[in-house]
Amino acid sequence: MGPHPAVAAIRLAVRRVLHDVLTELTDLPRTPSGGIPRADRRTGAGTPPLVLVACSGGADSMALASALAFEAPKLGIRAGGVTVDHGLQDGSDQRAAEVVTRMTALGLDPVESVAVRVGRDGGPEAAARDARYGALDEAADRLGAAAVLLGHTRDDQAETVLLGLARGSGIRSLSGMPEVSQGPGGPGRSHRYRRPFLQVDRQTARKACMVQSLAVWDDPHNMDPAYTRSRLRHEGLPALEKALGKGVVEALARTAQLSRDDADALDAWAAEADRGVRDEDGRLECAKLYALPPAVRRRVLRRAVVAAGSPAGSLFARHIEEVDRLITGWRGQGAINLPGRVEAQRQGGRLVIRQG
Ligand SMILES: Nc1ncnc2c1ncn2[C@@H]1O[C@H](COP(=O)(O)OP(=O)(O)OP(=O)(O)O)[C@@H](O)[C@H]1O
Repeated sequence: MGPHPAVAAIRLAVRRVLHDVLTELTDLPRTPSGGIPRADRRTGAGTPPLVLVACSGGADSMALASALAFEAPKLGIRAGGVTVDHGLQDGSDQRAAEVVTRMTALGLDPVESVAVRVGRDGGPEAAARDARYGALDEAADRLGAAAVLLGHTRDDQAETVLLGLARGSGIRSLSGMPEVSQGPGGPGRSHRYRRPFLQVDRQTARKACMVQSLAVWDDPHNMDPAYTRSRLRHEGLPALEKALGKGVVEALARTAQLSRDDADALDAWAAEADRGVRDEDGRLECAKLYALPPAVRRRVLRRAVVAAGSPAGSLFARHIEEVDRLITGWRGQGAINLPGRVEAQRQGGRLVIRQG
C-alpha cells in the first residue's frame, strides 16, 4: 500500500523542487532517474549537494522536513535543517532545541538552531522576518547549501495576495511569494529560497504530519489577533470563503501566478522603454514619457526614482502618482519630495530626479 495521499502530495511537491535544484547544479553527472550517481556522492565535483529546510516546528515546515528527509537521499542529496530562535517568548530556546531533536529524528543532518536578536525596524513581523532570513542566509553560506526550502502553503499565498490587494499598490503586490527567490538577504544566491508547498494547502500539510505521527508546534502568534495576518487567516479568509465559496483560496493563489507573469512582462517593457525616453544626456523627456501607456510610464518613473536613491520599500504608489502628474497633469507645480531625500522636478521639458 502506498503512502497516505497527503504524504504522497507533500513528497511529490518536494521531489519536483529537488529535481529543479539538481538541474541547476549542471556540473554534476546524473543517473537516468535524475539523481547523482552513488559513486560520485562523496567525492570531488560529486560532493553531494546539501538542501536545508527552514523549520519553525509548525505543521507546514515539519511536513516539509519529513518530505525532504524522505526524498533527498533517493536523489543523492544531503538533507539538513535549520530552526531560528527569535527569542521573543519565554522558553523559545527550549522549543528550538525540541525542533532540532525532531529534525534529527527524521534523519536530517546537519541540523542547527540559530538564535537571533529581533530589532524593531518595520514593525514586529517585518523585524522577525529580517532577522530570520539573515540567520538562514548565514547558515546556508556557512554550510554551503544549494537551496533552502520554506514551508509557505497555498493558504499563505492567498493571504499574501489579499494583503497586497489591501495595500492598493498594483499587480506586483498581488503576485504573492515566488516559488524561487533570493530572499531579502541579498543578491548573493539568486535561487536560494524555494517554496515547494505553494500549491499544497495547509490542511494537507497538517494531515501529513498527523498520519506520520509528527509532533508539531502551533505558534501562538498565528492565533494572535494583534497580527494582521492572523486576523486575515482566522476572520478575513473564512468570511470570504463563506461569501464566495471554498475555491477562493485556490483562485487567489492562481491570481498570484498570473499577476507575477504580468508584472514581469510590464517590468521588462519598462526596462526597454526607459532607453527610448531619454535625451542624449540621459535625461527623461516629458513628451516621450507622456506617450507611454500609464502602467509602463509609472514603472519607468519608479525605476528612475529608485536609481536616484529612494529606498524601494519606502516608495508607495501615491509617490509615483505624484511624479506622474508632472507628466500628465502639468500646471507648473514645484519639486516633489520623495523618500530618501530624492526630489523630482520638471525643467524645460525634462524630468529631473536627484537626491538633495
Ligand atoms: N523560526 C523559524 N525557523 C526556521 N524557519 C522558519 C521559522 N519561522 C518560519 N520559518 C520558515 O518560514 C515559513 C513560513 O513561516 P510562517 O511563520 O510565515 O508560516 P507558518 O504557516 O506559521 O509555517 P509553519 O507552520 O511551518 O510554522 C515556514 O514554513 C518555515 O519554512
